[in-house]
Amino acid sequence: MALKSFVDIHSDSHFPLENLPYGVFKPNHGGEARPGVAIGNYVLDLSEIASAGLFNGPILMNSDCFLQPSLNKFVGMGRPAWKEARKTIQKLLSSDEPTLRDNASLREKSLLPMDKVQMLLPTVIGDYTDFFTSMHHTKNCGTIFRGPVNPILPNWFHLPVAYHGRASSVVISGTDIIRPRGQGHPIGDSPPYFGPSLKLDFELEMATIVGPGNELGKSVDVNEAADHIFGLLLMNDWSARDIQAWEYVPLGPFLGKSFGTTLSPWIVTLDALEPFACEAPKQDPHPLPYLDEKISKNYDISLEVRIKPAGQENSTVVTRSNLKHIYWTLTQQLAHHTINGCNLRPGDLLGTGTISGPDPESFGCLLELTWNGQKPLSLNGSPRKFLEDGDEVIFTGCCKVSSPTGKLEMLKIDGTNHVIRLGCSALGMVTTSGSGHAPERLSQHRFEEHGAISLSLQLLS
Ligand SMILES: O=C(O)/C=C/C(=O)CC(=O)CC(=O)O
Ligand SMILES: [Ca+2]
Ligand SMILES: [Mg+2]
Repeated sequence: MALKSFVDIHSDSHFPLENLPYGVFKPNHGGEARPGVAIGNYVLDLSEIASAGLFNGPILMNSDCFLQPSLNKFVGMGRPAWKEARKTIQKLLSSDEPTLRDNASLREKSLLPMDKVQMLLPTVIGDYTDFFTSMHHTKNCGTIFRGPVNPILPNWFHLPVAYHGRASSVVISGTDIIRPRGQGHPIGDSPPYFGPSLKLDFELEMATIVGPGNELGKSVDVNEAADHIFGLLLMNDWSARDIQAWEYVPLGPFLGKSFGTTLSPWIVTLDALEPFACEAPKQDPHPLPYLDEKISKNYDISLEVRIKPAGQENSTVVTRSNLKHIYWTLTQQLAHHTINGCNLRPGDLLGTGTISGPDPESFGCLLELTWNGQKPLSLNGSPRKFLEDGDEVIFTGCCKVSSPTGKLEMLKIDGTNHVIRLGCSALGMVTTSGSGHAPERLSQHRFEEHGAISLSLQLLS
């Protein structure tokens, strides 16, 4: 039986009582940023619940972790605190518990309709790292950027490859993104292009929010790494492929990635995702002992990306993938990150890397889906290579299974039918800026090819 709440939750809701993802919000009517939990179409204000003394378990009773403008303090407290909070919140929201159900004034203060709040970044992100853990994405990028001979470099099967990202430009879904300018890869003998990126892309990713960190100099054991993972959210690592292809040798991604990374607002906890855990892919060669985990787990999370071009009413699905396709697990990523003694801190962000599946319909970015623009996609009849002005990019994640008939069904676990969706993320809209001026030093041939417009990218909620 699904758990039942006194809050009216539509059967299709992203946020049943089994999910309870955490975020940070500001009420539209005013007030400071505070932590909340999503339930149906409502946000439960945890600062109000804490102020009412309803977190009465031994760990949270006297804690001010929910009276903070971010979740850093709470996520840093670790799994016993997370479990206690989940138990308290699940009980408070259940249909047979009168404490909140029958307290009209507290209900009014603490249960706010989602459309009456503004979501903010859930944690202060000290550091952001992006991994490269889908073998399919790695192979496709290798082929496109470096050619078909040995597209996957030998180190990839021995360690989770990553680069250090830029935390300052990580933004919440709905934030404007400006199309980056930079140097693009030259064509033939011509000088490098300079101007607004002509190959703007999304990258379908999920990301870990780090819970308790580790001390500088002390690494995290891979078998204990799950206790350092608070939860997951959706992430769009916006990427400018023309800038990336020119600048990345030999130090890796830089300005082609650092102009913006979008996060979904709700962190779904590993506790909520546990029913959807699945076996991780077999690793060959066998990993070194520090990456060799007793239980090697992925999560079966269906992911979808849609693009809604400007002026069109409907969005078009451009890919369907699944988190289970990643080769290196979340726990291996975290353990590897700390093996040299590097300290992670509560609230840090670890992107999985682009989540491409094996089939062309499951590739996680336009670079792969259009094979670097050579095979345009059809968006409701119009051909599309990369992101254009007015495009809206929408990510969704959902835990569910496909039946043999191809119909999507909710996963049945222990007789329970429930579905956990991760909420939408990364709604992007590209608009033409008013100026229409060609930036100086723009390489003429490339510029003419694409029309003399200055471009900008915006995200809409
Ligand atoms: O193959 C390359 O040179 C780089 C590929 C990427 O785009 C790096 C990245 O962001 C990792 C990822 O998303 O998987
Ligand atoms: Ca990436
Ligand atoms: Mg990016």
